[in-house]
Amino acid sequence: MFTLGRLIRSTSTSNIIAKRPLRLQRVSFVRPFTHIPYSSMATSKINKWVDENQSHLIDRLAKAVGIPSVSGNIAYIKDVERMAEFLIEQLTELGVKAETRPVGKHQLDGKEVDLPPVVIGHIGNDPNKKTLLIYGHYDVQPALKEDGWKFDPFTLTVDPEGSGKLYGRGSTDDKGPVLGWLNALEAHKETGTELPVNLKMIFEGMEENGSDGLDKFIESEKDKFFAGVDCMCISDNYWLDTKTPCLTYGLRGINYYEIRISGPDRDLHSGAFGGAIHEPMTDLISLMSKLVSPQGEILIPGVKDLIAPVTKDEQEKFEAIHFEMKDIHDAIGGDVTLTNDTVKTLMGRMRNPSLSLHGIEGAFSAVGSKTVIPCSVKGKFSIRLVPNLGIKNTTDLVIKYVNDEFMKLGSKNKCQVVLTHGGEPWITDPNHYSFRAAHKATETVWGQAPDYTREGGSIPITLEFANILGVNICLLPVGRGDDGAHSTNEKLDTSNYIQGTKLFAEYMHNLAAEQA
Ligand SMILES: NCC(=O)N[C@@H](Cc1c[nH]cn1)C(=O)O
Ligand SMILES: [Zn+2]
Ligand SMILES: [Zn+2]
Repeated sequence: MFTLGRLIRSTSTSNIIAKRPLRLQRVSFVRPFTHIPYSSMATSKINKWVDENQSHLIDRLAKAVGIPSVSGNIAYIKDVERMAEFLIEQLTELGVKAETRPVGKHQLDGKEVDLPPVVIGHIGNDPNKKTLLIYGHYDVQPALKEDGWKFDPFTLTVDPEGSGKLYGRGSTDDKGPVLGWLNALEAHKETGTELPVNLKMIFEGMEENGSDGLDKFIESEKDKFFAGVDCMCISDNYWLDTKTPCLTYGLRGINYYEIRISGPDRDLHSGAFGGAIHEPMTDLISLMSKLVSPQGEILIPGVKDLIAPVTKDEQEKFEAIHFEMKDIHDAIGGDVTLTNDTVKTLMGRMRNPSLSLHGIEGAFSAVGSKTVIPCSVKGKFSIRLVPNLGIKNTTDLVIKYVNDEFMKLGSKNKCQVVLTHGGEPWITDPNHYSFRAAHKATETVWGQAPDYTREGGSIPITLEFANILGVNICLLPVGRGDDGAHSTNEKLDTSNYIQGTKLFAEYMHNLAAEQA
């Protein structure tokens, strides 16, 4: 474990980091489970049902994608609530005891509003069975047709060219995988197959914005709702390529920052005032250009020195991954990789930190030639964190560097650096019975052994689950590396959605059969 804790979102404009105290990982309580033999009869009935009911399952995904549950934007607040209600309805129909729970309030557009509720549910309470906890999120990233989508992002669209791609925001991140679990439950119900495990589930509506409130909820429910959980499975990441399934045992963390520069108290005419004042955008662009080089090198002194050295074992694990440069070129739609070395590329994505510039709030960005001097701007960037590069030590370096560089500009504007949210990196032990169950399920469903990967993206709450509940977490992705999560034209292939549903069913049956 490389954890110290997780940032609690800073809503103030100070640079103070609120951090959870260090907690040692609890050792799971070992229970003598009745050995439940694996039944391929059960899963073949389930697989048949899944194959025969594909259009019904796709229709479920279409309903979910049709709800634009964009978190962190006041305009979509009702849709996020509607999505939680949709899940409750679906789960209840499947025999799950499901409810929404509040997780607190937050500031949105200057207003205090409820955070999206968590959806929790459980089915089965047999002391002779293992208890599996699954997590997913029902919120999505923003999407507008004019960003470059081929189809309306909130209408699930089957590729008219017949590729089987299901386009829509949330199709792969994370509505498809979440519904995969519901599909697997329905397949059990409809085929009269007993669930091989007790299942607990938690779906949140704030993952794309820092999972506010969820850590407190987990802490407060650890001996109530989460009592008795043996292991956990999360499906919220992707294969590396388009053909090799994988199991994931690590995630990069993330620190998200804003550099806020303010000057005059109103926007100004650049003809009238240009040449007479310190312009906030000029300061900001200067600062943002000093964060990362075009070769991807993080320019903040001290950051590189913190990265844990690569071990021989790690190097070998990266060399064993099936990956060609073509995979990433296809996934990004171009040949703009920093290197053509596969291992360096994989390490760049998964085990090294990266700094990305995301955007500037307050800057003029519409069509036309507005000659404005914006009075205040916020530059947004994030750093993906890796072992030894934590929320706090990274933020100390960032704040010092940006403030020092700002001083060098000799500007009379005001500058503030704010960490808006952060999550620590996470790595787990893939030599666990849950990974064994997922490995076998992958071989059965996909006909090949999975690669073992670390994910470049972040699911910051993973570390909280691991620390608070003291359970192993297996990341079991459904979608492919070219799904375009967070991008335009996000999609999930029909085969991944359907096989993913079978994978979850198979995994649960294998889990029941594995010796703990
Ligand atoms: N599928 C996981 C995912 O997309 N996670 C986000 C989490 C995040 C953090 N801040 C904003 N989003 C990611 O970007 O990795
Ligand atoms: Zn996600
Ligand atoms: Zn996401």
